[in-house]
Amino acid sequence: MKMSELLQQAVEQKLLRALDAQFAMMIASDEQPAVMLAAALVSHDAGEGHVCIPLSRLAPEFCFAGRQPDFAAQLFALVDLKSGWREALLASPAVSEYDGATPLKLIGERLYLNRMWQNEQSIAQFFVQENCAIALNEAQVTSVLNQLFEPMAETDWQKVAAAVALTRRISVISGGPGTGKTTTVAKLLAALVQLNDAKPLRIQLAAPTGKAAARLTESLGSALRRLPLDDAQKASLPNDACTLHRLLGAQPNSQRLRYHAGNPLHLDVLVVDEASMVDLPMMAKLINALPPQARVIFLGDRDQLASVEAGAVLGDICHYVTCGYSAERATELSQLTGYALPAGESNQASSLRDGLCLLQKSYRFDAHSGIGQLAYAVNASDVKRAKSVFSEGFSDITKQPLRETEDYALMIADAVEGYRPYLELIHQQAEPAATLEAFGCYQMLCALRDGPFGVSGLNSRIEQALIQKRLIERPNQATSRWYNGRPIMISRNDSSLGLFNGDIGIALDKGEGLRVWFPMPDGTIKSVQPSRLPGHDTAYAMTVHKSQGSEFEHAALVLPNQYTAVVTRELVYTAITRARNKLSLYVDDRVFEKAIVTKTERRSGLMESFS
Ligand SMILES: Nc1ncnc2c1ncn2[C@@H]1O[C@H](COP(=O)(O)OP(=O)(O)OP(=O)(O)O)[C@@H](O)[C@H]1O
Repeated sequence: MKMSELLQQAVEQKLLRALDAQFAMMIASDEQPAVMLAAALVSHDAGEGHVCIPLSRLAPEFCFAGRQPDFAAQLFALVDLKSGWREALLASPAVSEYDGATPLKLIGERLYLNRMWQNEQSIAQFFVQENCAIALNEAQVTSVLNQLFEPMAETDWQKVAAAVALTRRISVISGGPGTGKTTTVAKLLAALVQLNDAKPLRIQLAAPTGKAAARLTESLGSALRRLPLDDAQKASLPNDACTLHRLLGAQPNSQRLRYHAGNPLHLDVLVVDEASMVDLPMMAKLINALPPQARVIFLGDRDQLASVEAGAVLGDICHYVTCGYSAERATELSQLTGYALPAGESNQASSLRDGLCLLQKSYRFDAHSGIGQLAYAVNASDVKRAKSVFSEGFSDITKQPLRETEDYALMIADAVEGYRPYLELIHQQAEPAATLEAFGCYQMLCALRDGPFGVSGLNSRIEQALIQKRLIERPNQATSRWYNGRPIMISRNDSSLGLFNGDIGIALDKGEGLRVWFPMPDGTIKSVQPSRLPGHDTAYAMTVHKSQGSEFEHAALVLPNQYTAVVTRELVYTAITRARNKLSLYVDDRVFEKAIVTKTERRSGLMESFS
């Protein structure tokens, strides 16, 4: 059998996407089975979030994550490698090393799709070569920082982070929930405004999703209001954040962006929140659209799940955050903040390291918070500690088993109670704003899309239970999924409507028939006819991936009762940290424990490019 026929079979068995096989057949003929197979696998891996594939993983045991080993062996049996992968690949006109505009790039021992390599290169260059120091009057900076930050006995890392960002063109502040990222950026912006009194700065705020942008608008707004600034200074601070798509000028029905290298953004300072959600292609587009002198401050939590699309840019950058500052930088920051900062021993990637800061003290979760303790234990992959957190009687976390059918029924009954206050508001015909706020109080999160433990199964079971309890009405027509109160989540961007992947809306009849109401990042609410909506799903249950950038008073996490590879430490940590005041876990202990010792792997060459 030929390679092209086997790849078609792989598509039929859902081991590859049709796109992967088509790409491979475009790149190589059946006379070059090695190149064809490598092209299919690098494309497949890009779809799984990996930026490249190391040549060492071009082997049957790594193929299709170990599913179908016999089929993988059959594929590799067709590949006759006389002198190894490198030679076989470079013999093809479709593959080149550093120079050459070929569809595939072989860089060292890593094989890339060309556009992934280009993106990775521009990101590495941006963070390393363009990350220049910004010279400011040291006495002025010290005085402004001292005015904004109270003196502390131990090192105030928020003050250090502000000093880092004031004196570098590009900075990254990473920290878990409640560690003061927003508070720090508010003070940093206040400092920038005070230090640039002569010329008003053009400051913009952005986040990857509408929900995250709305949260940034609210939290930064309230942090800024608490700061001692005069009216003129306040006027130069931004009032709201937008999505990255909107910032870059995404156009309806087009891949083209209004802002790019030829038409850069009009701004002096950009703050990007929830940077862990920014994937490699989006980061490359953002960098491309920045004017040469603009400052950029990225905020995020390096321990959260990586972006849905390829790459783990924040994670790769923050790999260097624990290496410490270069000696020169440590001295500079010590002088600016008044705290003794020892230099790190590493010589690697110092221009990148000198723009990073990690905030570790949480002001939201204290020692009495089970959520905080559990998040800490999971992040440290500490199974023993995680187990003991459940036995210490914290009132904000519960864990229930998911073994029997009754366990599942109890979990659905809990979800009904979780959504009851919101559905009661619908019966009372409350305003859309209040209804949307009430919906944000409880959220069921899961790891999978399909099956009884995934979005589709949970949504339909919860809807059935809500109909039984008469909390919602069955849709009028058998073909319709719409009813008063149906919560939905957008799954495809539509810039003409201003709706983006992850936005949540609620169907309400306010006298004009059912319309779906959405909160906008600027605090307004807009409604859209259901028939005009882009792709969407019911939102009683959503994946943890989609919940990134959102927080809920009460979050409930459901893991499948059998372990699958997507259930990782980062997924569990992200889910736990979505909960503000209460967390319910519905998990099988073995699955939970395996998850927290399994780290998400994202293959890329970014970390190496920094060094
Ligand atoms: N240095 C501090 N001293 C006392 N309270 C603080 C300090 N820094 C932050 N806080 C408080 O802790 C809470 C969380 O702070 P903030 O919103 O800045 O954190 P964050 O890291 O941005 O959180 P999130 O991850 O939710 O976006 C806020 O109520 C804030 O007022």
